[in-house]
Amino acid sequence: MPGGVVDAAAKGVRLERHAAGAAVLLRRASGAKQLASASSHLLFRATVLATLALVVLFAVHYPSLLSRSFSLSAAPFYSGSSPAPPRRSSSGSSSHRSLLGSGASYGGAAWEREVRRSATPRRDGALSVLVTGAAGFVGAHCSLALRGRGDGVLGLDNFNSYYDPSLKRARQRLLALRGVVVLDADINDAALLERLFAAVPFTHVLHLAAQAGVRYALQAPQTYVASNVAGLVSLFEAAAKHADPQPAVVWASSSSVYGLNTDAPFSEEHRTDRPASLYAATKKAGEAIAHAYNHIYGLSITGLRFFTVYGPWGRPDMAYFSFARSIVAGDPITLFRTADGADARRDFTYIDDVVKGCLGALDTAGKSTGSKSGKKSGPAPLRVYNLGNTSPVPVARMVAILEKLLGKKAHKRVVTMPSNGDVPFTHANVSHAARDFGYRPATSLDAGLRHFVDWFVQYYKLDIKGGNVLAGKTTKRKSMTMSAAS
Ligand SMILES: O=C(O)[C@H]1O[C@H](OP(=O)(O)OP(=O)(O)OC[C@H]2O[C@@H](n3ccc(=O)[nH]c3=O)[C@H](O)[C@@H]2O)[C@H](O)[C@@H](O)[C@H]1O
Repeated sequence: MPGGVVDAAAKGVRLERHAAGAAVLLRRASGAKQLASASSHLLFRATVLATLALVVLFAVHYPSLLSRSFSLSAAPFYSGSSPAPPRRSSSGSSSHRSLLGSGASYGGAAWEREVRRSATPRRDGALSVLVTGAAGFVGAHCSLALRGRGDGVLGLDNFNSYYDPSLKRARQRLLALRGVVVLDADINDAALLERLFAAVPFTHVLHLAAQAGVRYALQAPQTYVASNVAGLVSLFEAAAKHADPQPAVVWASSSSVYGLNTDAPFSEEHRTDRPASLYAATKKAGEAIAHAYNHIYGLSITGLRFFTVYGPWGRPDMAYFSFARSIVAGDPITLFRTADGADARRDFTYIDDVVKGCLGALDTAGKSTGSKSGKKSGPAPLRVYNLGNTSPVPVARMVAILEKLLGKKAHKRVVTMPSNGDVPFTHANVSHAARDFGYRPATSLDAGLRHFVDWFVQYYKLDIKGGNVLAGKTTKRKSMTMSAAS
């Protein structure tokens, strides 16, 4: 073979060897690549599975961290009293909080233990009551009274800013001292309600969470629908479909449902189809909704028509409370007169009397007859009662009592009642409540306002010197007792 050819042949052989070697390398590389690809697939799948498993575990043990928040922490005290646009207080917005400020997460085992402990009755035959609006005025008093007699109580409140949330936090702290947990939660949170009814066999619900205030409905109509209509439905849904056994429900209606009714005293048999305010209309709607849930699901439901409830730890948006503040501050107050020049009159009802009425209604509620399956075994009680004082007092007289107790004159501005949903008078006939659970209001406006002013002076650290109230001076420690429970 010629050299060139040999060279060429030799080159060809070398090239073939290189090619073969390269092919082997390529095959090896491709095998390794396939191996790497297969193992990375496996790794990916394993990672996805492990992540899913972790998410499921997390959701089972800490559902609240994913969906809602609860807190028992306290907000600092502040003195603003005029209604603000309602919103959840900032302290309820964080999604990762401890149940008792002790590091235990809510949701999961620790959360359920606390919920059950609070809701468990302390004596045989006692009730287990879910109280909504428990950090509110009537809710806090009722919760303490129930706990005081050995009933189990679990509270809910959304701590909105309709009025000073620090007052609600102070009530919550007071309840915590007595062993009552108030969860930071909203009645429109259906998943939460479902979870609570799954965790605790409540015998009763005392449903007091609502958007209160007659005149504020002009400013924030939708909040009334959200709390007093949608919230009520949410509560009834949970009680009817997710509780086993179904609890009996006692809830707060209002004297305002009598609206333009002129027959007095107001009796449960009188017309309630002429509400004067949106607030009244939502409460009247609530009574109709209660009828439907009682009829379909066999829920035992009692509506209580409260008449201008007042007293210690009260609502700063109400006239007696805001007037007291204005008198102390030297600010003017506005008194509404009817078009014919008459004073507006209210059947002011003292908180201790209302608490007795609420407990009486709970004790006599009678059982629900439905079950989670949606079937009822027969008719269940459907009741409605007035809880008033039976003796209307002119608002000007209420102001005169406050002036005397505070030792200071009010700067009064008298105007004709604007068209704001107000009604000229209220007056309760309470014979049905007296007959069915011995309700007998026993507190005069003089005595009740004295208790209120005692608390007011202590709570806001006011100093009464020479008959005059001076703001900002501390003479006594802030009282942390409620007359209803102490
Ligand atoms: O029984 C109820 O179902 C309702 O009671 C309460 O409503 P009301 O009876 O309207 O109480 P409240 O505001 O204290 O006004 C009292 C009086 O002061 C007069 N009033 C009021 C304000 C003012 O600036 N001037 C004035 O003269 C006013 O004209 C009135 O005559 C609850 O707030 C409400 O949530 C609901 O529970």
